[in-house]
Amino acid sequence: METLAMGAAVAATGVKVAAQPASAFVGRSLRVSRLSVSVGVSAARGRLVRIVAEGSKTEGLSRRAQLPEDDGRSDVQRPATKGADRKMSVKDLPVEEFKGKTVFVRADFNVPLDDKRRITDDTRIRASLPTIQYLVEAGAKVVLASHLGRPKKGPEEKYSLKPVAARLTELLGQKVELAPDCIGEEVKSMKAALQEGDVLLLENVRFYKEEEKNDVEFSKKLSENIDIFVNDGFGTAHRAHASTAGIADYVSRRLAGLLLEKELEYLAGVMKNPKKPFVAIVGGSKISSKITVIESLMNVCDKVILGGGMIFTFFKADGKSVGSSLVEDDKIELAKNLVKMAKEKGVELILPVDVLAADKFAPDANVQTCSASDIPDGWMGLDIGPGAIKQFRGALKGAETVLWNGPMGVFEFEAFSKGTYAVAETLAQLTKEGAITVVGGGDSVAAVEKAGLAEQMSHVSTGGGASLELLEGKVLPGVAALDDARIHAAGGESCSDSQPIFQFEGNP
Ligand SMILES: Nc1ncnc2c1ncn2[C@@H]1O[C@H](COP(=O)(O)OP(=O)(O)O)[C@@H](O)[C@H]1O
Ligand SMILES: O=C(OP(=O)(O)O)[C@H](O)COP(=O)(O)O
Repeated sequence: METLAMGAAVAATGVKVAAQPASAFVGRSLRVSRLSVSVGVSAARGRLVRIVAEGSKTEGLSRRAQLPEDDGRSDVQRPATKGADRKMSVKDLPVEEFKGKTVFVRADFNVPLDDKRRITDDTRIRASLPTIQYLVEAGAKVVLASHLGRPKKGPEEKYSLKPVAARLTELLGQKVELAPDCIGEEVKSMKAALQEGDVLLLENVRFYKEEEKNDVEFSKKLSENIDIFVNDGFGTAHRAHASTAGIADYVSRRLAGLLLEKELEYLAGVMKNPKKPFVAIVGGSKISSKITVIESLMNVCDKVILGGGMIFTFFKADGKSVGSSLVEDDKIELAKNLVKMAKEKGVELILPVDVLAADKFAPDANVQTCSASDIPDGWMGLDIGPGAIKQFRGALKGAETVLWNGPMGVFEFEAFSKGTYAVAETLAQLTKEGAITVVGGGDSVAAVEKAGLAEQMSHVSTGGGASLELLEGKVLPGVAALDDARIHAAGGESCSDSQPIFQFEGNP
């Protein structure tokens, strides 16, 4: 039977189309208002159903859409993009449509740099190449955008994407010019001067505070001279920023890049039905963005292991002395609640029994092993201790699925790298034993690469926070902003389903 599955959307209006044959809609106009629309297409394969969408969140954009032909890839092959959730990827658009178009590609080139600003791990840059090469070969004019670090004071040389432009030039085998800015007249002219197959890298979008505020005017400026938006920055897809989401309102198409698509497919597949026992390991230094995920992790995981800079807020919450270790005081109450919640839920929330403490934040610091409850004043915990390494190995024994984000210590300094490498080795062993092991995050991946163990993980993800938020079941804003594969235009305009506002028109 041919049916259009408009589930929730239809339920909300009371317009019953779910049971209508698809043929009933052929040639008809549909208008749906203020709804989230899910349209199944496989049963209506080969048929065109025109949907006129009005009053969308994008003022002034006329949005005509047609259901595409089934692309032949089954939902089983594409678990993350199953059914109506599937977003249009660059491969879903006929390749000729890119020719001569200026395509804005949001990548995540937030790569680790050493003190001489040399890239220490280029995984994220290499991971972006398939999309860039695809667009270059299709004859697009490629405009790349990214952030690097968290600049707070406008443009700063240390956050410039200059090293990334140089690395891209080497890897692509063609000149990738770095624009002096990401918006403005000069950048506009540089975009206009691009030839088919050229690649231009914009300077760090976070040099403007408007980027993180998802400012409308800034989004419009980013979209100047741009035809198509491609989001390939999985690592930043959990941010609702101007270059990851806002810009989508001012272009004619919004597509997933090949990396974003691949990450979503893999991670949603794993997370949907994780083999148990499922263990999450969370470390690193982005405490405020990641501590909030722990509650959700406890709903799906059997154990949550904490390491890195994350632990001292928990220790302080428990009344322990943490010296000058990294602590976020405004998260102490949350940490207390999480410990309580873990007990109530019967989930093991595992904190290290000991840490390596340093007398300064430096590779040549004096080091001592301290019990977790006893870090002296003036000393800071920079790695988990030898007791914790054994403890974590024990906790991981028998795990069938492991998701790891955030190094266990300041692995960039050899003296504080043992905890991180020990976890990487344990995961490599678990992979050999048949477990699914996923490592995500710029620095976590750098650590696993440095240890020479990346190949021994089931999946190395370019996103840490993004993969954790996917695991929470959240819709990532950088994904929500993209066109739904099931509703896209054949003729130059399309509709995003991030806040679709449709209304049925006519009577089928
Ligand atoms: N105990 C600690 N104190 C301070 N920084 C830490 C500590 N443990 C780990 N880090 C730092 O955390 C950083 C990575 O954190 P984060 O960005 O959250 O991870 P990822 O990039 O893998 O998502 C690393 O640069 C590491 O030096
Ligand atoms: O490195 C990143 O995230 P990750 O450390 O969670 O992998 C992304 O580039 C996002 O950076 P942000 O956390 O400063 O928004």
